[in-house]
Amino acid sequence: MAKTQVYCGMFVHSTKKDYMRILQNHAIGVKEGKIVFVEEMIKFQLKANEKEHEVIKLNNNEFLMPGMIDTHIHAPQYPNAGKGLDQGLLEWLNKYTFPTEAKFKELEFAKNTYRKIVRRTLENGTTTASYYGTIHIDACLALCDIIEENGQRALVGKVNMNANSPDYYIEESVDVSVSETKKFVDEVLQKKYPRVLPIITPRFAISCSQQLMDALGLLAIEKDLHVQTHISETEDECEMVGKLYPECEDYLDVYDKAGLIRNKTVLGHGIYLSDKERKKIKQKGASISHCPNSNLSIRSGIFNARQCLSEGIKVGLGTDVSGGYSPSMMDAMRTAIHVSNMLTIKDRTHKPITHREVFMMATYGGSQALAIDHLVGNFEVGKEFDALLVSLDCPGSQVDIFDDDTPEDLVQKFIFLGDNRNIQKVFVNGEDVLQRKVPDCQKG
Ligand SMILES: O=c1[nH]c(=O)c2nc[nH]c2[nH]1
Ligand SMILES: [Zn+2]
Repeated sequence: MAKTQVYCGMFVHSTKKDYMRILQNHAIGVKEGKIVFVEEMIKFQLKANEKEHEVIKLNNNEFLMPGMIDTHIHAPQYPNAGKGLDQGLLEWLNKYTFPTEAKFKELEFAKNTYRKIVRRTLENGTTTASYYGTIHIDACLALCDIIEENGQRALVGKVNMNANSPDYYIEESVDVSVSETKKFVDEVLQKKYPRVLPIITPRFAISCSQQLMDALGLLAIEKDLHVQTHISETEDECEMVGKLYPECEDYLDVYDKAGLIRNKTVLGHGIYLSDKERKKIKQKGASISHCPNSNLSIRSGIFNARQCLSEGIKVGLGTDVSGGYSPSMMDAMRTAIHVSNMLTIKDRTHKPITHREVFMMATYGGSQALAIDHLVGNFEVGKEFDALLVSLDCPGSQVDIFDDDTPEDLVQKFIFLGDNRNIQKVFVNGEDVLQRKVPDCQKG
């Protein structure tokens, strides 16, 4: 019988009560991918037994944290990461994004790109991602296979768009868009991937007709599926949505009328939401994916994370590659703090979010935002062990430790100064997935 792996040392995670809880001299037992106990080391030592337990001791400059959860990322936009940031959203979509996404008609190109982004996010500690694909069903199915092959956990969406889109990148009709989506969802569910699920992905209200959104809302309800889309990212976009849907009360109402606002719905951005819209989001149990790098890079606006958190809305973080140039959730954490600091600079009564809140949003908050907090997000007994082994004194580390650094200082330094080199192991369901032998993505 396989032994229980027991990690002994320092752990940091978020709980319902604490954005950041640090457990020193503790032991976490992992059996068949799941957390079977979390207890003080002295307590574990009383029952420790060589036949049953494989003990893994962390050193003083190491800790374990939950794997990070990217609640909003466009896998096909990865070739553009770090370029083409000179336009605002609507121009940026037309000039750079749609031409790139249209290339995913070519399956080999799609596979090579998807291998790169899945590997890159995993190396940066993203154990779960909510991916947008393209309108191409074969490429989206290939993305699911590649995620599974690499051992990541994910939601994958075939993008729907049938309006206000270029001729070379648009779905022919509502019927085609819906039937392709059903086919995609059914194929993904039939494959019974242990950790990959489909997510309904109307791109945003500008590129979908009401009829299409109605059909997708029905499908989501019928099959109890997750939903992701964009909302209130820029002022131009909000103005256009107002003109396209004059009969709706506001932007959220466009989606809500279609049945798309559920407790499994994650809304990207939400910078310009009204008090009324935020209230409804909270009431419906939907969530917001805050994508700070993207919001600054394409100059969309400044999201008020403090306000949403204090209102009790579920908020996760997203890289939003490639509006966001970085695929790293560490970058998302740091940038979220800076965005919040900007609000404080403008209004000194604003209380900025700290390393504690961004840590929560990158882990437990992300799991809540994606409605997978019963499975992952923190180190509760019964959850799957998705975790990162962080070392601050590994070769190449950019973090220096001093005698008076507290345990929380170590975590804070990792958030601000750390990078992928400090992420020594990436566990998904208990397995160090960076060790998997997969096709070399650099050859693509
Ligand atoms: O940041 C964004 N990226 C996109 O690809 C997109 N599409 C609609 N709205 C969007 N916003
Ligand atoms: Zn996006």
